[in-house]
Amino acid sequence: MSFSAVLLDLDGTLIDTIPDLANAANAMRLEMDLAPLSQDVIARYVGKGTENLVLRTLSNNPKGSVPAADEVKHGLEIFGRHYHAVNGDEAVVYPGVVSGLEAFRTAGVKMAVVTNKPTEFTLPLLERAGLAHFFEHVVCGDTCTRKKPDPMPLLHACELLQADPQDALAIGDSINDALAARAAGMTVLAVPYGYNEGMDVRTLEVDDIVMSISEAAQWASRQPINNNP
Ligand SMILES: O=C(O)COP(=O)(O)O
Ligand SMILES: [Mg+2]
Repeated sequence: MSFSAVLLDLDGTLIDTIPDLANAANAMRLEMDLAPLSQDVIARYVGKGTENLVLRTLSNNPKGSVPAADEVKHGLEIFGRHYHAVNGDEAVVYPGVVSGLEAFRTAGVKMAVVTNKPTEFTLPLLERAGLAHFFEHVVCGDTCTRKKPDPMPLLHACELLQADPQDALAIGDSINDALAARAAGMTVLAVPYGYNEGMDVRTLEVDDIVMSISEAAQWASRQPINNNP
């Protein structure tokens, strides 16, 4: 295979985390005297990390007011308590993920997760979902000083895997993955089944759209060696 490393996004790419995220976000809203929101609305707020999810969730209020910093901090504490309690309960590994990761492993490709989700939620979720053993490294939203769409977490993962970014393939579901990968000089694939902050994945500047991680492994095996697109 022409790639030496594959960097996979988590939420919306490996695992459907929306039911648990929505339950925790709505439990936070209830404690803060706000009405619950639908999973579809909450899915649009996922992608730029937990602080942003809380900020966006609290900004959806009858007055349309932007929550103050101390309100967001309070919301984060409440959200964190609830998300720890439900993280993984209703999470579902997407079809094609396990077979795709097995195909990459068989091809000898090193793998890392690069997610904007904080470490405290990411590691237990990967263990609970039975995916942790596939990855040599896990780079989370609080691992580097900047998150995706900044290239820093992807470049950090390459350093950890001792891979040249030009030989790395990033796979994600959102604009954050696409922009980060492009800025890092990587090949990037998008999956259409995740959460792209409410936008159509076809608007993303990526090398291709694949229907699953299994299809991504097939796509990668077709790329000519040392001549990545
Ligand atoms: O935590 C988020 O906002 C999204 O996480 P992701 O980078 O795994 O999609
Ligand atoms: Mg994602």
